[in-house]
Formats: sequence, C-alpha cells, structure tokens
Amino acid sequence: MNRPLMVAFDVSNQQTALKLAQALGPDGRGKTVKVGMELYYKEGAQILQKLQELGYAIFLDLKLYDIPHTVEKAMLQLARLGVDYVTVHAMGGREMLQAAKRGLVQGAAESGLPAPKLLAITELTSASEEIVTREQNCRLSLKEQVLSLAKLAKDSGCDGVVCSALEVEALRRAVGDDFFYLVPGIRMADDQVGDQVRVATPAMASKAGASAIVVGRPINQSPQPKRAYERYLADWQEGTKEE
Ligand SMILES: O=C(O)c1cc(=O)[nH]c(=O)n1[C@@H]1O[C@H](COP(=O)(O)O)[C@@H](O)[C@H]1O
Repeated sequence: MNRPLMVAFDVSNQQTALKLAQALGPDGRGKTVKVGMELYYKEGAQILQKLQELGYAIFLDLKLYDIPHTVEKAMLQLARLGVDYVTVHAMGGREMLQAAKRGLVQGAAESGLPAPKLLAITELTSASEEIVTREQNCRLSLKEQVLSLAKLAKDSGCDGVVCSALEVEALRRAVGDDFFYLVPGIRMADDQVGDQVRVATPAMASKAGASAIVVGRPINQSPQPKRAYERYLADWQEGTKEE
C-alpha cells in the first residue's frame, strides 16, 4: 500500500520552495508536497506548475469555508489546476461539502483532468478539548466531534478527512476503511511541538491507521531537510512494516 509522507512547503516564496525541493532531491516523482495559504497567496498557480514539473503530486491546502455557492465556484477553479488533494472545513456543513464536491466534479469534467480528492478538516490538530468545549461551545467531546464531522464528510461525498493520529483508529471503526485519513501534527519525540496540540510520531500515526501524514516545520525549517525527511520517513515506514 502506498501511504505518502507529504512535506508541507510552508515557506514564503517560490525561491525558498524550489530550494527546499532541491534539498529533498530534485526528482519529485512518487512524492506529494503540500502547498498551503502562505506560499499559494504569494505565488499563485505558477508555484504549483513548477512543483508539478519536478514530478511532485500536489496537495493544495486552502481550507475553504464559505457559503455553498462560493465554495462550489472556488472548487471549480481549483479543479482546473491539476492538483491531487484539496481541503474544506467540515464545519461548513452538508450543503457546503456537497457543493465543494460538485464544483470539483464539474471543473474536472470541463478541464479533462481527474477530480482532486476532497478532504474535510475535522477539528484542527492545534485544537484542544478546552477549545472545542469552552470556546466553540460544542456539546460533544473533542473525539465525538471529530467523529461526527467525519461521518458528515463521508455522507456528503468527501473522499477523506484531516484529523489527528489520536482519532484515526476510532474513525476507521466508525466511518470505515474506504475513506482517506490524513494526519498532520506529526513530531518525533525530541522535536518542538509548537502550536500543535494533538501530536504523534510517524510510527504512532502509521500504527493507528493513517492513510498519509503531513510533516511541516521539522523538515521545512531544518538546516538539513533531506536528513530530517529521511528520519521521519524511516519512522513512518517502520510503523507500516509492523502492520
Ligand atoms: O490541513 C492541514 O494540512 C492541517 C490540518 C490540521 O488540522 N493541522 C495541521 O497542522 N494542518 C497543516 O499541516 C501542517 C503541519 O505543519 P507542522 O506543524 O509544521 O508540521 C501545516 O501546514 C498545517 O496547515
């Protein structure tokens, strides 16, 4: 089973992004990188094209959250970029999620490209129990809320969810194996956690059943990105071997 380790290219411009790609190894074939708001808002679609030319598959993470019509039309545009994954917030509700899917399907049909996988954010990995129950005033526990949003995402036609490693096992049981579970909030024990709250090592995420992991700062801020990438990849594959 091919379970990607996606590197988050959370850098401020194209030059730094291409330097990072070079450091990781010039051939991007078989690898997926994540382009998020910081880089995309600066460089636009041209950075996607540059990374695609190097062979990378692209996870374009813009986390859409708006009224259904706006999200549908935005997704229609994103589907024309030839990216492989896009994101929305599950919290936007059923109609918005269905609209997102419609936009992707239409955009893909019009451009003759495959539709990107639609992944729904459940609760961000920076969210704690406290944030969910006291700030969002959610009547469910964090875990129940993640589960509820994942079910909603599946019922609404999404291809998968973004969640933490701490929820994947329960989600696989309740929502099923025919769904993509993307897990950020990945740290080796000795790396700084920063603003992440629900964290796990690559091996823990793998054993819990993550379909893919996203690793950002431990690689993109490292003075030796390739060494950091290989360290994380080895731990991720170690967890996979023990399946
Ligand atoms: O959608 C995401 O990728 C995402 C969802 C989530 O719940 N938590 C989360 O950290 N992410 C992203 O995953 C990456 C994690 O970066 P690091 O914390 O630096 O490893 C960032 O680009 C976040 O935007």
